[in-house]
Amino acid sequence: MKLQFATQNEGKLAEAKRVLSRFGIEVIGLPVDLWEPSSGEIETVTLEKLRQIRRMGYDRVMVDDAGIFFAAYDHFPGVLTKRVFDRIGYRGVRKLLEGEDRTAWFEGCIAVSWDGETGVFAARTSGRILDPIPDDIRPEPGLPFNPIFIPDGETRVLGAMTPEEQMKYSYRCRALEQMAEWLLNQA
Ligand SMILES: O=c1[nH]c(=O)c2ncn([C@@H]3O[C@H](COP(=O)(O)OP(=O)(O)OP(=O)(O)O)[C@@H](O)[C@H]3O)c2[nH]1
Repeated sequence: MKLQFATQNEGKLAEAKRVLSRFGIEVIGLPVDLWEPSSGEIETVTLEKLRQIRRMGYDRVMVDDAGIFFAAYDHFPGVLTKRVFDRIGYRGVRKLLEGEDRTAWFEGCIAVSWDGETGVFAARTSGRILDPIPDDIRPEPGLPFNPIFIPDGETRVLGAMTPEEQMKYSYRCRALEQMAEWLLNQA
């Protein structure tokens, strides 16, 4: 089974390929630029991306929207995660969280269009931001928070784990597994 993934994020694509290959699903990257609302919930943004990719004529395609949320800042950066991190980087995150509650969580949502049917799968991973944030971080492409995010129940950051270990904590992995089960029932 082949499934397209409309994303420009290399890290998301690599994770999807890794998880879905276990279900016999081959993922093909579709690097289109989709407009994203700058407010609202992650699920709303995901469904907007799905609406756009369908309007472009695609089917058998998935989209993903995700973000990190800092407890100290309520719903921030959330849907603005990429835009905020591109501007402030680790230096800005360090300042933002100085002396603040380090509790944080990822929220992610995947939506898929398969022969016109829609599937929506959401998941979340709770944890905290490393304290202090070191100066010499080498982020994975597209996933800059993995090197500074410690999932609940762990002492290591996600970035220090093997891909197999990361899967245990990855909200995206859980959402992808749910989607795979759904897809295998559709086919
Ligand atoms: O360390 C991380 N581990 C993750 O598991 C993760 N998931 C999301 N993010 C961050 O949140 C933004 C979401 O942005 P986003 O959903 O709008 O995607 P994107 O613009 O990067 O790609 P696209 O799929 O829209 O093309 C991304 O850029 C990343 O900064 C993550 N960081």
